[in-house]
Amino acid sequence: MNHEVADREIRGLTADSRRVEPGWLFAAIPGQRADGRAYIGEALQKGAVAVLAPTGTDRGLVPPETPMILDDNPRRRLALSAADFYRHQPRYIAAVTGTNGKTSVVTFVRQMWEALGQKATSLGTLGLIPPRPQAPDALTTPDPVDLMRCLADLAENGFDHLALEASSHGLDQYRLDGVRISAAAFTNLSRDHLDYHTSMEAYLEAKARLFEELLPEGGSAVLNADIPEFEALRSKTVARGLSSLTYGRGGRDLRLLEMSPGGDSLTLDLEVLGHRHRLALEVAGTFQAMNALAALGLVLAEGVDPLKALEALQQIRAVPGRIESVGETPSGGKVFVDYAHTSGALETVLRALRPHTANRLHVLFGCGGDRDRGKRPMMGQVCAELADVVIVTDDNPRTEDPAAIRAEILQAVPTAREIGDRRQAIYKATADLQAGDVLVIAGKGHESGQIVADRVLPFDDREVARAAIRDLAREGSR
Ligand SMILES: CC(=O)N[C@H]1[C@@H](OP(=O)(O)OP(=O)(O)OC[C@H]2O[C@@H](n3ccc(=O)[nH]c3=O)[C@H](O)[C@@H]2O)O[C@H](CO)[C@@H](O)[C@@H]1O[C@H](C)C(=O)N[C@@H](C)C(=O)N[C@H](CCC(=O)O)C(=O)O
Ligand SMILES: Nc1ncnc2c1ncn2[C@@H]1O[C@H](COP(=O)(O)OP(=O)(O)OP(=O)(O)O)[C@@H](O)[C@H]1O
Ligand SMILES: N[C@H](CCC[C@H](N)C(=O)O)C(=O)O
Ligand SMILES: [Mg+2]
Repeated sequence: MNHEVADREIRGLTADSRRVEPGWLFAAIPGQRADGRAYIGEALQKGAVAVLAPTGTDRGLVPPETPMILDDNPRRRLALSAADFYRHQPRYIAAVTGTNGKTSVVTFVRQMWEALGQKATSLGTLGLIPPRPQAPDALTTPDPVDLMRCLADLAENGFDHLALEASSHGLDQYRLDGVRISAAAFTNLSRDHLDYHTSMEAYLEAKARLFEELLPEGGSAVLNADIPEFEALRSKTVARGLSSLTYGRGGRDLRLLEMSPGGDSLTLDLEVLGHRHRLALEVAGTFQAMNALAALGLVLAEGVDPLKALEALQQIRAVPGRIESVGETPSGGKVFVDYAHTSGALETVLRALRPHTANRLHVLFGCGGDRDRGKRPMMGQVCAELADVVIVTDDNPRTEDPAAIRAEILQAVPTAREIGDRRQAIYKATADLQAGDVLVIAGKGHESGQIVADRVLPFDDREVARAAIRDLAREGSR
């Protein structure tokens, strides 16, 4: 695929000098850790034939015969150039933002489309599903060039439906500009990532870009009517003349009337576009009702017949690592793994599990290093209030001192037990369970590694918990 940039044909583009190939455009972008302009020389040496840089960059960094494109917003320009370069995208793209629930919603949307017979994919924290060789790296919302390459690959292979997670970092860094979005949903807002966004207002503003700037005219917004940010988001979409579907207990289009949780299921009474329906969903966790409604809204936004959409909704299944049941100890304690890594998510998951807890509710968690520090005591506080037994352990300490992270949590929950080694903590927590107890191992969900310094050590909460339960059963039978 070739493309003209500033009268010069380019064969590819990247913002990473290490990935430049002959004939490519190099986008020199100042970032948080490095300034891409320091790598212009390296990129030219590797054969870059054009350079994109912020307005004001010294023209002398690039030889006079090499085109240099200056832009006030080079990240956005890169994303738009990548969209132009790769051209093809799935015909119907649904994007989801919000602090919690994005992965669940995109998974449900994909499952619904599959049930409706569409060739569909989802892309986000769990990667690209179903996987393809062109899948981008590990970020929830990938780098724009990787993203556009992936979109073209999907479109060229007949995947015309895509559900995509729009993270606040991704929105703030313009990774999604140039994606042709048909419908966008907002799940909820609670504290996270304030190390990056610095205030809740800036965090919401980054998320609101999806509705204010990225969703084009004719697009549909799917909005949670039960959250404090609803009116502000709704007035932004009204001001732009976008159509909207609202969901939740206060939803106008998709109204949740009643909800009765079973062990691994949910029964919902809904009013969908004015008609009442009762549905049984095979997913656990009352919060998944709201995620299911957001998914229903995104599917309906395309004009799918509501009865067919509701039938498809009944086909959704549990999302890996989100209230995933991993077993029961010989003493009769139930164990779940969940990805809650914010105070809002911990609150939701603990409240969701309480009705299923005949005896004590236990929670085991830690907080990620090199991430929002302010959320640590808040997570401790929520567990102090809503759980009966709390174990504080490590969760991806990255470059920070793990004991210092634990201390920041423990200050809000001094009665918690501190066991740094996550495997030991899981073994201890499962061994302590009695009949009627429930344990939630929170924070890592589907993750398969523990990041310590710059190493990723293999670690999967679900495998460790199953092994711990197996060992207890073996000890018991001796
Ligand atoms: C804070 C953040 O989001 N950083 C992302 C951002 O980095 P940056 O622009 O600040 O880059 P930088 O490292 O300062 O470098 C500046 C520029 O120099 C270039 N460079 C650098 C070195 C070199 O040798 N040559 C070179 O050209 C870099 O490619 C970059 O263009 O752009 C990079 C390229 O796309 C990302 O890899 C990087 O993600 C880092 C690794 C990261 O951890 N991001 C997380 C926080 C993130 O984005 N998470 C969200 C949210 C998840 C959630 O909601 O839970 C996600 O979408 O995954
Ligand atoms: N609608 C919701 N409201 C509150 N909490 C939720 C909701 N949905 C999910 N959660 C909680 O948040 C956790 C993460 O859910 P999920 O992975 O779907 O969200 P996410 O927005 O993709 O998260 P991330 O930003 O880390 O990728 C779940 O394990 C659960 O504890
Ligand atoms: N995408 C989120 C996931 C956090 C999961 C938790 N295990 C942690 O490492 O904090 C982040 O990078 O902030
Ligand atoms: Mg996610």
